[in-house]
Amino acid sequence: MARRFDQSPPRVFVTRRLPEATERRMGELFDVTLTGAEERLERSALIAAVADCDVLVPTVTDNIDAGVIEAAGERMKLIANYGAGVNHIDLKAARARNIVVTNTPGVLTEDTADMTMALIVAVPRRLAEGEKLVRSGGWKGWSPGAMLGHRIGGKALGIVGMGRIGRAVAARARAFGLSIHYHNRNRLPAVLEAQLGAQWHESLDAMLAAIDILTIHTPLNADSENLIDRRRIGLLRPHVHVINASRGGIVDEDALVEALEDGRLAGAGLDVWKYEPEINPRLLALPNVVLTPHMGSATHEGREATGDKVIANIRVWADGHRPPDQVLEGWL
Ligand SMILES: NC(=O)C1=CN([C@@H]2O[C@H](COP(=O)(O)OP(=O)(O)OC[C@H]3O[C@@H](n4cnc5c(N)ncnc54)[C@H](O)[C@@H]3O)[C@@H](O)[C@H]2O)C=CC1
Ligand SMILES: O=CC(=O)O
Repeated sequence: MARRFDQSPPRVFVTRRLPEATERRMGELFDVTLTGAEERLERSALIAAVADCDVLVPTVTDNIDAGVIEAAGERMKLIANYGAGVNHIDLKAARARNIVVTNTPGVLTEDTADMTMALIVAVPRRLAEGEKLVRSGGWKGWSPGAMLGHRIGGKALGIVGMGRIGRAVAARARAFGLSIHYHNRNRLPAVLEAQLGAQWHESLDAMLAAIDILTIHTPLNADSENLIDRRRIGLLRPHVHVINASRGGIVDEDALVEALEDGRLAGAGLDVWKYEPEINPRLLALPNVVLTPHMGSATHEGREATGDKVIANIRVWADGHRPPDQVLEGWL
């Protein structure tokens, strides 16, 4: 394939501050505009940017909808997302304009699985409540009946979405003594199921009715939007804890809050939100939830590795080849 940029490097627009090493390397390789922004760009700034660059590097909080894609200039042919999830990008609109989309899978799998496992332990063991009690000065000392939570060893974990992160969570949860149940669009090969000790449930509903802890790891797509809806929340037993470190839109947040308030669910650990960074105030009032600010993949190491992936995708594409992490509609 012919190199796309023989005479001059591609013009790359980056919407947010990225790790120093990533920005430095981008400066060496590309004709790059670094906004250094710590907050989401205004839509008008995004539209101005796509009119005059070859490559857009958004993050998972930028809304790259059909309108933004329509505003793209003729030269813009790659959206190299800094992050794994691409639900904020209109893939159909991108394809219609022959714009390639890439993401950064794999490099944030272990970090996100660690954070998920932390929530799986923190919620039933009331970690946040205990921490608050100590800080408030209200702790009166150890007592046999104080701060009792629920053991996680021996319980059944249900994983919805058994891809990279789901499998990394399964491996961790197994070491904590949980039995692993999963529902995924496709069943895993038998050898992988055996390695993870994971039991497949073709029926999501049947799995929901049989587990003690639910954790969600599908991407947000047309099939998974509101997948854990009011009816399915109703299938969960009252002692169940719900963990979501994938995307807020997969769970009916109102129905979840109501179930938590009414005691129809035991607790929740949430890293992602339907209207980030806005948080439903009713959730803030609940003691039985652990709330984190979309920090599943937030490690120094992971952020740099994500930057390396973005750069690799841009370079391979600029060389005229198919980038390694090209996102194909319908795959996610
Ligand atoms: N909280 C955080 O900071 C982070 C969140 N994420 C989220 O985690 C998601 C998953 O990431 P990976 O595991 O790397 O993706 P992946 O593509 O490796 O795995 C996703 C799995 O979900 C399955 N799936 C898709 N739609 C489904 C549906 N409707 N029903 C059942 N299964 C379905 C797929 O078949 C696949 O096995 C990302 O798309 C992103 O939204 C990713 C990184 C960090
Ligand atoms: O939520 C983070 C991502 O990379 O996706």
